Amino acid sequence: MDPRDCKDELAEILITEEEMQERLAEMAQQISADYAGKNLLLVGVLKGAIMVMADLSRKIAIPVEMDWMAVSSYGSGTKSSGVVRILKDLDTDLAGRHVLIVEDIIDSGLTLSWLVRNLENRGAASVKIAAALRKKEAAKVEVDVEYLGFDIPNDFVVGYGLDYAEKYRTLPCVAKLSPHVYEK
Ligand SMILES: O=P(O)(O)OC[C@H]1O[C@H](OP(=O)(O)OP(=O)(O)O)[C@H](O)[C@@H]1O
Ligand code: HPA
Ligand SMILES: [Mg+2]
Repeated sequence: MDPRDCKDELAEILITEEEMQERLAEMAQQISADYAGKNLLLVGVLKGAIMVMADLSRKIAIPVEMDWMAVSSYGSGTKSSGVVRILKDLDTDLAGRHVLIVEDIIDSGLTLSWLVRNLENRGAASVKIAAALRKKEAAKVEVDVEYLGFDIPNDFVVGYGLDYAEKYRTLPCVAKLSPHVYEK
């Protein structure tokens, strides 16, 4: 979807498609160097992480495996409920595995702090995070992120996998949603 096709619903483009792809290439280069010789498992968090998983994984120069989890704390609203539910679990046994969680956004941090602990408790050799976006001012818990795309302001954003009521995920950029869209 081209951002021009829904420009009345977007307040501002924060990260263009080009900026995102360039930053992901840098992150992938670092990941390739850091995990060289290791058997890396990328764990994507559905559904928001689909775009960053697709783009980041293809820029990583070493062989990787991929698995998916679905956890949800937002439902269809714009605020985290704070309650994390597993909607779909991994197929992979994590014992001894080097795991890199791939996420679209760290907002309150509640989802990832819960997920890191959950995966560590399954006996992974290491559990680290790669996230495209982080809202630093929204943190309710601190999350250590090893590979970060961009820090963004504390506004509700859409695009690049991020939705509002399941819409806008296919925008290639990250944009601030106009409040009139969710206040009506
Ligand atoms: O740091 P937090 O405040 O916990 O927020 C981050 C999480 O919220 C979003 O998922 P959501 O629950 O909206 O599911 P979705 O990816 O299917 O849209 C996003 O994709 C992250 O997983
Ligand atoms: O800003 C956001 N936009 C969409 N989904 C989200 N999930 C957490 N934060 C956000
Ligand atoms: Mg969502």
